[in-house]
Amino acid sequence: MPVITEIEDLKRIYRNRVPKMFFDYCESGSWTEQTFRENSSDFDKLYLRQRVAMNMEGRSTKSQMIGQDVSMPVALAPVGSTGMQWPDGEILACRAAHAFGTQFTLSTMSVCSIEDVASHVDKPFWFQLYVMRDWKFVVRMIERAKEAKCSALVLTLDLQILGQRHKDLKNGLSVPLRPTLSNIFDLSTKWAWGRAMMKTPRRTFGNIVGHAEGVTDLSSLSAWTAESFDPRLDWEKVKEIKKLWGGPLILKGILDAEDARMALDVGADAIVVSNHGGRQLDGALSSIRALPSILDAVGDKIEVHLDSGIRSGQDVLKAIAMGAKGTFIGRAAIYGLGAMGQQGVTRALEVIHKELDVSMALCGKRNISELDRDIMLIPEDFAGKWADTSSPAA
Ligand SMILES: Cc1cc2nc3c(=O)[nH]c(=O)nc-3n(C[C@H](O)[C@H](O)[C@H](O)COP(=O)(O)O)c2cc1C
Ligand SMILES: O=C(O)C(=O)c1ccccc1
Repeated sequence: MPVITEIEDLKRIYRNRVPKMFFDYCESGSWTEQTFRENSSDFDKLYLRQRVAMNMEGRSTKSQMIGQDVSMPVALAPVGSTGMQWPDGEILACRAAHAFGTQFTLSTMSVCSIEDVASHVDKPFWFQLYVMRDWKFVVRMIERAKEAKCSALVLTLDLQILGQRHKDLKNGLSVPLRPTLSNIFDLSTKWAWGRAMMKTPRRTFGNIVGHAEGVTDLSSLSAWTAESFDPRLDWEKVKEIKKLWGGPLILKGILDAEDARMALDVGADAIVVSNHGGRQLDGALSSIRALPSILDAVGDKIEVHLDSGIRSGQDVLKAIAMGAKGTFIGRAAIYGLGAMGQQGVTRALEVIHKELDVSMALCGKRNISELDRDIMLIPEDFAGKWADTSSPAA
């Protein structure tokens, strides 16, 4: 059993274990990957304030996200095709999150269907919805989320069209996996993965089969997304979805103060400041840089969460200190899952928890609720300004 002390360890094992095209699919940002890189490197521009002799005994990372208790303010972000990285990946990741005392978000684009996951876990999870052209599918999916007793709906707004990821196109990523020349070779070198996957043959997208056309014959993810996702999504539809759902609603993919105000107007319970892990608009601000202006606009009226770029407990600490109520991890959990299944997701959460706890202590804080901007040095130019408006960009 390898010694795992940081998320990077899980990433290395994951990379060696899965076919290249699946690693690339997870790791890629769009186009030049500027936003993908800055999601992480912008965290490094924030400095933490070391304090001493502040009595660090009796610490807790417990918090709440949308009023639900969490053992630390880190939930699992929705990740499409998770079950492609490890058989039953969605079920295992959900179990790991629940056992750790935090939340799991099931993607619309998951391999295991919502019913599958619900019947294999014993606590409610969150469901992430994509808005398809087929409105009947959307309505039915919301009903299924209710039937599965999901405790929040996470509506993703930043992917009605796919940001281009060069590697996926070059690797010929198609779902279900078709043996292109490059991955025949790769698969043969990763026989362990192939064997594991064969033990649990599953359909590609468990939620969608039978509800959308063409899903079993994808030429490419982007072509299929363009065909199936609704480009006419607007705030009226968001309102309709809120009404149909009737439960806690989280709007994901907000990166601008104006959109945050719209989210507030439609009555969402929370927003996730996110650029989809740098997979959509390349050249967009990193999430951590976009966060301050969004907090200024709506921070006292709606719960604000953040994802994109979190690879450590220090990153979580900085996001919370900046003012986010909670965070989500996407890739960090998938590295763990792809490396070691459920155990790997648990390990990812443990690593981040320990980093968060120790760093909090070294900042002289004992509770999540005590964290604020006073523990950080924020460079003056961290907050920029959009050229054509008076509102701050960050
Ligand atoms: C492989 C992969 C698939 C994703 N699929 C979805 C998805 O189906 N739905 C969604 O709302 N977000 C999806 N996301 C975005 C994540 O929910 C999250 O916003 C992002 O991963 C956060 O960045 P991080 O990976 O740096 O933590 C996906 C991200 C990755 C890496
Ligand atoms: O890859 C993604 O980021 C994503 O959200 C997605 C979109 C369409 C199908 C599967 C996943």
